[in-house]
Amino acid sequence: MAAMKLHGNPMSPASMRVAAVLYEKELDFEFVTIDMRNSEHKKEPFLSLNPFGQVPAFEDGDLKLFESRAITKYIAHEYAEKGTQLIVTNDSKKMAIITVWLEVEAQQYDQAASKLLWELHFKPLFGIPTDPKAVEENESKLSSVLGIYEKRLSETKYLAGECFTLADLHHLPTLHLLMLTQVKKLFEPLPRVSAWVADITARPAWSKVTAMLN
Ligand SMILES: N[C@@H](CCC(=O)N[C@@H](CS)C(=O)NCC(=O)O)C(=O)O
Repeated sequence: MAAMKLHGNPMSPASMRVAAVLYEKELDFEFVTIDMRNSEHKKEPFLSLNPFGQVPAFEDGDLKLFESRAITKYIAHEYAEKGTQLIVTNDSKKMAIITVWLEVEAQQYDQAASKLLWELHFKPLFGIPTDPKAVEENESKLSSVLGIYEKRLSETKYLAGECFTLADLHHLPTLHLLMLTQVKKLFEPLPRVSAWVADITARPAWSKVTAMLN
């Protein structure tokens, strides 16, 4: 039995964020599917893993964690020597740059990306009507963020420098799903952003995650 357990759902971008790190780090883990249609995430035993009733949750031996970005940071540090290097452990300045872009993903990009996914991906799946005003507002917000990414990616190959890091990886689940919606049109006029999306979504570890989605 694998020492690590990821409790999540393949439909959940936050669960897929953690799976992407586990595959990049070539770690053996058990994926425990939480049946969200039957609200398994709102009941025990899941609530003992995350009292907020959201997937994912994660166990590594005695350690129990929730919040996808806290889980990925733990894995990247604890298993720094395994698989792809996603952080920098011996240079505070380089790590600070990665942290800047980790924060940008969470505080700027994801604010608009997750709302657009709710409106354009999840609401149609659940048969809920889309709110065109929310789409318009968040497309405009995302466009501004992507304009800043375009400039950044003309200076460096990846967000935090010349190497793929956890900061790039954190975007993968939402980028992948946004590309299946009308939001794809916001990326088309941006050559650097488009090349970055093509590069990071082509990673073998990400293919393993999309295989779980299918
Ligand atoms: N900030 C959390 C967000 C987790 C989250 O939003 N999970 C969604 C699925 S991606 C969920 O469980 N939604 C059900 C709910 O909120 O009731 C994380 O990154 O882990």
